[in-house]
Amino acid sequence: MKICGIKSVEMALHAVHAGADAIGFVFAPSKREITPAKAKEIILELPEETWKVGVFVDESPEKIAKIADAVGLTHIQLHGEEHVSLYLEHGKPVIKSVSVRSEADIEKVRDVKADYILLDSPPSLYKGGNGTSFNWSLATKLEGTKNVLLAGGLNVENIKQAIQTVQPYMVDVSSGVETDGEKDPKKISAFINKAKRIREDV
Ligand SMILES: O=C(O)c1ccccc1NCC(=O)[C@H](O)[C@H](O)COP(=O)(O)O
Repeated sequence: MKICGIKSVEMALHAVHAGADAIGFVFAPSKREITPAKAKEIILELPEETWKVGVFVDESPEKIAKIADAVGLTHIQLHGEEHVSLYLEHGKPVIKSVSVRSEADIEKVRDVKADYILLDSPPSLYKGGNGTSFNWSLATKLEGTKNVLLAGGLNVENIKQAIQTVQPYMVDVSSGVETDGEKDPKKISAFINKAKRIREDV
């Protein structure tokens, strides 16, 4: 489970204690944007094994490498129109988002040379984190692909159907664990508990 758009130590620790495997920090225009200094403060408190994912939109490889090293990111998430090959040299695993509108978008996934693929809904107000779902049945074509993360409008109500349909390596949520635009600890716990139970059954 990846909980994205975390902005405080308290919420990051809450998510990790609830069972999150990954915490996402948004370094892009968004209501969830965080400064490198604040992200570093949070990352210093997180367990070694937790993925510390930096989310970037069309940022230069040099700037990403600088921020990643300065704050202690373990994974780089590219959420714009970037060419992944330019970002692989830094040595940190790369997660590339793919906006899913049609079967053609799913066909493209096998050609993306990233360590992980994050299937997400098309951009709206922000490049990601808009709380809208896509047609998960399009992603069933990827069955057996081991490195797929599923995002986009997930919440405690729909997570069962999402996991059963796509069977992703990991799920990623932001809006669905918020109340009035802020992360909600009760929703984080409920989401993680439910997703874990479903995964055990799949
Ligand atoms: O979350 C943001 O505000 C954001 C802004 C710009 C680029 C990416 C962003 N988020 C990326 C994520 O990994 C989100 O968790 C993912 O898009 C799902 O978000 P949601 O639909 O709100 O659950």
